[in-house]
Amino acid sequence: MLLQLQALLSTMRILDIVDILVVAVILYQLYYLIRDTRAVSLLKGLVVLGAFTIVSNWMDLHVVNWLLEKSMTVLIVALPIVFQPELRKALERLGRGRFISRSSIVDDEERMRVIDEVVLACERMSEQKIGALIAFERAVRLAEYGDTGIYLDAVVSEELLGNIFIPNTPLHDGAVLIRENRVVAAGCLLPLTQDQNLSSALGTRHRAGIGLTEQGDALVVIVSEETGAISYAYGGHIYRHLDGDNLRHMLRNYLLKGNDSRLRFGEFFNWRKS
Ligand SMILES: Nc1ncnc2c1ncn2[C@@H]1O[C@H](COP(=O)(O)OP(=O)(O)OP(=O)(O)O)[C@@H](O)[C@H]1O
Repeated sequence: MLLQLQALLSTMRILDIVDILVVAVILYQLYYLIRDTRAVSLLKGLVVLGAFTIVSNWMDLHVVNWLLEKSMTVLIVALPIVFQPELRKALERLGRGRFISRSSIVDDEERMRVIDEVVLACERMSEQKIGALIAFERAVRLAEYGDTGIYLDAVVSEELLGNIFIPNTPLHDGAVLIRENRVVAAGCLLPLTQDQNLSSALGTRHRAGIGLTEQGDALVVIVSEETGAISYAYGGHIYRHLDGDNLRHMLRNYLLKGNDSRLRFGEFFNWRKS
């Protein structure tokens, strides 16, 4: 075995390594593309079947092996039919040259529109003292928090956000989750921060917003029901008393593809950090 490996390595050319790397990148990108879709469960099933096939082959279990091989063939043929929508989406992205970089999938133009809608909604809710909690997913996936709410998959609009947070309506409690320019879910339960040094003026809505940002790179916008104050949380810190322009500027800084994700704090020295 070791000798075979040595022989294999000695015949390897640079181009073979490049070949392997390219395949690895393609497989990783494919996984990235489908990882939050139902295709993932099927992929896992295929991997398990593949492992069983190898083991049964190795153990010379002919009938089991025959059965597994046949079911693999059927599954592989069924794949493009069952997952036609996902494949179409992937091919469209490929056609637009947006396959390689995940961040580039998110279109800045659409994101600017999303930011404007969120800002308008926050300004309106702030005026009317309607509490809101809006989490923007970035590189770290927030699927587990999305699962605690109600799935929506809707276009982001001022009207939709305003409607979601109207008190005493079914979705108003909890957070809205925005992923790649879509409202993925509402009524999501976020983890509360355990930070004891926070101002006692900050209740559970603000603590939930801060708590989420302690665990990853999400950005959370909070509107206080009590005071109407607009805040945002990032990296476990909360920055309070923003007006619409501050909020827009900050969201663009963090969320637009072309920008460095770190906030240029100098521009926001007038905000209070709690
Ligand atoms: N873990 C959580 N995840 C998501 N949302 C939560 C969570 N805990 C509380 N909330 C939201 O916060 C609301 C309660 O807000 P609370 O008044 O306690 O907080 P607050 O920070 O003082 O906010 P406000 O200034 O708006 O009153 C709940 O009705 C719910 O919508």
